[in-house]
Amino acid sequence: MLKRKVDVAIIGTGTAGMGAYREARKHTDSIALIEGSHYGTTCARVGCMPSKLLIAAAEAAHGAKHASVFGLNVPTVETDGASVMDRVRRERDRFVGFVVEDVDDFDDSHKVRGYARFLDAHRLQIDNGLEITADRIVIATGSRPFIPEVLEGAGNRLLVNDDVFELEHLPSSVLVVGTGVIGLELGQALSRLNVKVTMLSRNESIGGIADSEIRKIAADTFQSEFDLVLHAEVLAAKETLNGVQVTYRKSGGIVHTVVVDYVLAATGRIPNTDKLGLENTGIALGARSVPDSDRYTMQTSAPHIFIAGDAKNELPLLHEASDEGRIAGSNAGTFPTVEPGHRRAGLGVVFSDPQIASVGKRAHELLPYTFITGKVSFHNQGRSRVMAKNQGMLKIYADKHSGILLGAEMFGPAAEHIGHLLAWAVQQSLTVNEILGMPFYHPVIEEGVRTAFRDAAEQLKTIEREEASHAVA
Ligand SMILES: Cc1cc2nc3c(=O)[nH]c(=O)nc-3n(C[C@H](O)[C@H](O)[C@H](O)COP(=O)(O)OP(=O)(O)OC[C@H]3O[C@@H](n4cnc5c(N)ncnc54)[C@H](O)[C@@H]3O)c2cc1C
Ligand SMILES: NC(=O)c1ccc[n+]([C@@H]2O[C@H](COP(=O)([O-])OP(=O)(O)OC[C@H]3O[C@@H](n4cnc5c(N)ncnc54)[C@H](O)[C@@H]3O)[C@@H](O)[C@H]2O)c1
Repeated sequence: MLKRKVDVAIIGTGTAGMGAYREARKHTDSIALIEGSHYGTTCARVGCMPSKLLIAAAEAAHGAKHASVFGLNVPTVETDGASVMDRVRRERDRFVGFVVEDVDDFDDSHKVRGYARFLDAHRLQIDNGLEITADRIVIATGSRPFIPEVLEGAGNRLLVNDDVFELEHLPSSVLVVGTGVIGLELGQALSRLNVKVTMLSRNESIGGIADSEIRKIAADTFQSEFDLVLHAEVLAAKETLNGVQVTYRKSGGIVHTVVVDYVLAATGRIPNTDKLGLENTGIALGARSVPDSDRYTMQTSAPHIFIAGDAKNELPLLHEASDEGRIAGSNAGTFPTVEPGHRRAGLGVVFSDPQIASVGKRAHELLPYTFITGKVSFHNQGRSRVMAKNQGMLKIYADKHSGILLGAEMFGPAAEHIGHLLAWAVQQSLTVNEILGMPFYHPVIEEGVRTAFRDAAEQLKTIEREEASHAVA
C-alpha cells in the first residue's frame, strides 16, 4: 500500500476546496488536494451556470411571447429545443474550461484522484489504494441531490438537476417535485421553453420565501403561469414504455394521475459527509452526519479538522462556499494559530421571474416586537409598470429603536440587484433614515424600495413620539 504524509489534506476540489487550496498553499508546500469525480465544480458543471443559461433562454422566449403588451406583434415564437440545449452546454463547457484551467495550474504533485474516507482523525484512505496521513484536514465535499424513495419507480425517466443540462432535446412534459430554489428555477425555465410543466409542493413553500404574504403573491403569480400544485403528496411513480406515470394526492384527498416524459426530483440536497467515515474521527456530528463547526473559523470539534461549503450544510451558496473554503484553508495552513474569518451579511437570490431575494435576517429569525416592517407592493410602482414588471412585494425589517436595517425579503423586479443594495446596507448597519438620505434617481425600481423605507420611517417616528409622551407622563 502506498503511503504519503502531508501537512494539509483537502477533500474535494470544488469551489470550497479550490479556495482552501489557494490559501493553504501560502503556508505550506506539503498538500494533498483530493478529488473523487470530475474537476470543474458543481457550480460551473451542473449548478449556477447551466441553470442560469437555461433561464436566459427562457426569459428571451417569454419576452418575445409577451411583447404584445407593448403593442409589438411577434407572430410566433418557435423553441428549437436542440439549439437551446446546445447553447446551454457550449457556454457551460466554456465556464467549466476556465475552472479546469485553474486546476491545471495547481502543482501536479499536490493533486490526488480518488474518493477519500477517514480511517481515523489524521489518516485518509483513498479508493485508489493510497493512504494519506495529514496534520490538518479540510472537508470540502459538497452535496448531492436527495431523491425520495417514492420517485425511484420513475427509473430512467427520473431526472436531477445534473441530467437536465444533458438533455439533447427539450421534452414535451415534466413533473417537477419540490418548489425550492432548484425546482422553481428549472421548472419555470422549462415551462417558458414550451415544456408542459406540473410542479408539486408538499406544503406551501415556494423558493424558500418565509413571509406568508409575499409567498401568497408568489404562489398566485406562478400559478397564473404554469400548473403549480400546493399541498400535493406523490404516492407512486412508475416508468412506462413512453414516459412515467405519477400518482399524487392533492389537499382534500383528491388523487390525480398524470403521464409525463420525465420527473424532475428537486427535493433538496444532502451534504456529502455521510460516506466519509467520520465516525472514525470522534468528531461531534449534528443532523445528517454533518460535523458541528464554528461559523468563523470553520473548525470542527477536532481542532485540526475544518469543514467548508455545501458539506457544512449551513449556507449552500457559491459565495459562501468560496469564503468558507478560503477561511478553512488559511486556518489549516496556519494551524495551530487559527483566526476568525470575515463573514458577510446574508444574501440569497432565486432566479425565477419575478426573482426572489432574501437579505440579512428575515422576520421569523428576529425576536417579535423588536423590529418594524416597512413594505411596498410593486403593482403600481412607476418604473416597474413602465417595463410591465409590476408584480411582487418587498418587506424590510428594521430595529424598532435604533432604526438599523436588519434584513429584507423580496419577490419582484430586479430583486438580484435590489438584494445587493439591501445586503450592503445591512452589512454597514445603516439606519432607515441614513438610507433615505441616499440618492434615488427617477424613474427607477429603487423608488419602490424608498417607499418601503418611508413606510418604516413613519412607524419609527410614531414609536419615538409614543415613547416621548410616555416619558413625559
Ligand atoms: C442546480 C443548481 C443551481 C445552483 N445555482 C446557484 C446560484 O445561482 N447561486 C449560488 O450562489 N449557488 C447556486 N448553487 C449552489 C452552489 O452550486 C453550491 O453552493 C456550490 O457549488 C458548493 O460548492 P462546494 O465546493 O461546497 O461543493 P462542490 O463544488 O460540489 O465540490 C465538492 C467536490 O468534492 C468532491 N468529493 C465529494 N466527496 C469526496 C470524497 N469523499 N473524496 C474526494 N472528493 C470528494 C466532489 O466530487 C466535488 O467535486 C446551485 C446549485 C445547484 C445544484
Ligand atoms: N439561485 C441560487 O442561489 C440557487 C439555485 C439553485 C440552488 N441553490 C442552492 O441549492 C440548495 C438546494 O436547492 P433545492 O431546491 O434542491 O433545495 P430546497 O431546500 O430549496 O428545496 C427543496 C424542496 O423540496 C421539497 N421536498 C423535500 N423533500 C421532499 C419530499 N420527500 N417530497 C416532496 N417534496 C420534498 C421541500 O419542501 C422544498 O420545497 C438551495 O438551498 C440553494 O442554497 C441556489
